[in-house]
Amino acid sequence: MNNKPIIALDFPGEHEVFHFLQHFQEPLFVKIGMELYLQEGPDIVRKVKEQGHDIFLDLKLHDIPNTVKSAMKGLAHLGVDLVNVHAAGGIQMMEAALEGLEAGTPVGKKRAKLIAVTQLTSTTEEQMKSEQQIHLSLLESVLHYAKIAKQAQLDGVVCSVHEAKMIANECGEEFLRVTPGIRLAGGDVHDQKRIATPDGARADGSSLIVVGRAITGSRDPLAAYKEVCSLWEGN
Ligand SMILES: O=c1ccn([C@@H]2O[C@H](COP(=O)(O)O)[C@@H](O)[C@H]2O)c(=O)[nH]1
Repeated sequence: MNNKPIIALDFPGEHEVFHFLQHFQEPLFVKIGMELYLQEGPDIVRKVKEQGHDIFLDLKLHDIPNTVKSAMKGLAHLGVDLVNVHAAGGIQMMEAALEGLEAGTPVGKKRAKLIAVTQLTSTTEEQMKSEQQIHLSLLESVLHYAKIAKQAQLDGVVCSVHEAKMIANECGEEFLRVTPGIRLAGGDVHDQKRIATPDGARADGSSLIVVGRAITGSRDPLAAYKEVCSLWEGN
């Protein structure tokens, strides 16, 4: 798994994905989420992988432990690099996810890293308090989810850049902080609430950044990607 910015391939289908990928002549780190996976199924993972890209399969599983375990066992055969669940599913569910992933990973192959979503980057503290009835600060809630993910032996979490440093302090530098909600300065925020720039993410302790519309919605995706890379790498 490389540490390039992860490009979110949030497209309706295979045609749009391969049209987009034509802009790039190098191996990338890409994210396949619900929108694409639910239209194209596991074949899209195999086809993108054939082009040599690292893959984050972002399906955010959240169900009873037995169901998540079986689903992870099936996903393990796809040979992706990173997969995830919702930490709100609980410790038992996260442990079951890990068991399934380990059981399904073919002998001799590296198991995908497993991370847990804490609070979505589209959520504000006010929303969390009123809609989820969690009476902590957003930072405390994210930190709590990170700690139970660590207790379940997961490899890290999805959080916003704003919580990344605190998680590294509490859970250790090697515990991954994968941060979506990345925007170029002055760019459209869309539905995201807890955002940061790629250089802000580097300074504030992200392990990996996820960038979708700032690149996929650009008139020049390659130029936008290069700008994100150079800010992220600090060049
Ligand atoms: O908390 C989360 C978890 C996942 N995402 C996903 O990341 C990308 C972000 O796309 P942008 O276009 O850069 O906003 C998207 O696929 C989300 O499903 C997230 O944003 N926040």
